[in-house]
Amino acid sequence: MTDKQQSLRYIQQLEGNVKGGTLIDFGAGPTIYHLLSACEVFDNIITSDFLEQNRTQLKKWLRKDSEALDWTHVIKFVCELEGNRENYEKKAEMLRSKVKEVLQCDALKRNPFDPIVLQPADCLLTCLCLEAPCEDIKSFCNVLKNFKDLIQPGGHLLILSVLDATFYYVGDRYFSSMTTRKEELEEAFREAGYEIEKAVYAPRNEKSRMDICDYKGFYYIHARKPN
Ligand SMILES: C[S@@+](CC[C@H](N)C(=O)[O-])C[C@H]1O[C@@H](n2cnc3c(N)ncnc32)[C@H](O)[C@@H]1O
Repeated sequence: MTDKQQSLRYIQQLEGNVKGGTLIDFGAGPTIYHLLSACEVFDNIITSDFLEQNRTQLKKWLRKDSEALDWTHVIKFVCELEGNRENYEKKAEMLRSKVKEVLQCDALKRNPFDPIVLQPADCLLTCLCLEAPCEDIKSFCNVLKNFKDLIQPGGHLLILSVLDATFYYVGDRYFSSMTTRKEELEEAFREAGYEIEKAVYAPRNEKSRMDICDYKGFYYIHARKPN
């Protein structure tokens, strides 16, 4: 299994442990891969990103625009993980029907959806995002604290991201990355006031493209806001 396939498997496992009315997806970029299992267990999904061009891509996929990114191979793979490969078109339709909004978000704002005030959701999911805006573990912890107003008491926070990265490229654009260290990560969740349900760490297996992104591993954390 490739690292990407393994991430999809971990996301499917994490999302298999939660369900509810509303899921907030934070910092989706132009992508939907992380919502393919979630759409089976949540009634409504609010997705979001900081950049307008990413939100535009998301909206293109939602309205089946001919210029939308093609996620077919990823949808087929997730259906296969779920034991239902032949139903990949239904899965895409289900996800489209569950996504109710595509909002702008900014992790560094006290209310990341300002000026919109969202009802607290059953779950907040964020993948490969917080290392972009956060400078260090202190600002990461601060974002986790601000997320608490977006999550109901007893609700879930699911975070998938990378460990020990310092940079990544998108095309020829260089972005710096917060260097998330395993040793300080769980403490940041606890300091922000969450209970950790599950923490999984996995090494990076494919080292061939270290020039594009130098992360060394992945983390998958399922935490809960206390009741
Ligand atoms: C490495 S990309 C990951 C995108 C996507 N979640 C994925 O898994 O491929 C980092 C994302 O963080 C977003 N981002 C950058 N600054 C942000 C901020 N202040 N608040 C929220 N998201 C931000 C970017 O727009 C981008 O979509």
